[in-house]
Amino acid sequence: MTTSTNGKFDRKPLIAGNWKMNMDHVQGITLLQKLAWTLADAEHDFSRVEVAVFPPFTDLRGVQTLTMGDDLPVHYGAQDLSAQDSGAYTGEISGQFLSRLGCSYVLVGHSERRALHHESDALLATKVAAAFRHSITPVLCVGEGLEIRQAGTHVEYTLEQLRGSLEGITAEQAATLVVAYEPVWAIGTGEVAGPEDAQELCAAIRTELAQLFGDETAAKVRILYGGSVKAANAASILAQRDVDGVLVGGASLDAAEFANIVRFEHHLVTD
Ligand SMILES: O=C(CO)COP(=O)(O)O
Repeated sequence: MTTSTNGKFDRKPLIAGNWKMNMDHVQGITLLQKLAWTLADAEHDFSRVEVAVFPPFTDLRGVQTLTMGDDLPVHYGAQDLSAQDSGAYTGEISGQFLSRLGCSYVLVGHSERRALHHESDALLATKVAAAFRHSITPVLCVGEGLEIRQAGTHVEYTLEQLRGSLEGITAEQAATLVVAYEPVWAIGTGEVAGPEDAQELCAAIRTELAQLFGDETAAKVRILYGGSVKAANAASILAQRDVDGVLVGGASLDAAEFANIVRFEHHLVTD
């Protein structure tokens, strides 16, 4: 069996773990330590496949201390940020604070934020801008729910989210962006989009980015797939040409399982 990338990647794969509202700051440190040990034991080459975790806000200081103290080659980010930089916004977290905590990334517009906190594309565009203001790479999440998928309008729906959430950003900024395609019906359900579904949407996203920002820029953007990714299905999804990584929820809470996803190349089937 031949994979569509032949094990070759145009962009550095990014394997990202979204811990959601799991792991307090003590548990978070233990998980990250275990992950780092497991990957070190396996002699994982971080320059080939990048690893990032997205712990809750309250874990970030501990994660920073651990990664700096032990010189861990793992990147980390927050699960959300405020569109504002400072001021009377009780409960909000500024990109400036995240930057000071060493966050390389921030999730923007995760479907759970869109659904539970009614985050609109217009609001998300201001959050994307806030991330760039503080030199943090936004991981913009897009994806359709089950009804849209069943109606067959998932491509148009997802691209509309993409356009709306990227309103106002420059091509230079876009070149550093990460986009995560996460179909809502596949999140936490055990349903996983087939590799061809993931490829269809990731390719459509890249084509749209090319229209918005030019081919050269679009070729640089990393596009991840998310939704019930596990070690058993990661390799076939990552073998798709336009899939440059995965955003993992549940399976990222288990260090051994997540490490196996990071080491997906060892499960790639090549001829
Ligand atoms: O929402 C997700 C990652 O952001 C996916 O979650 P699961 O991997 O648990 O389906």
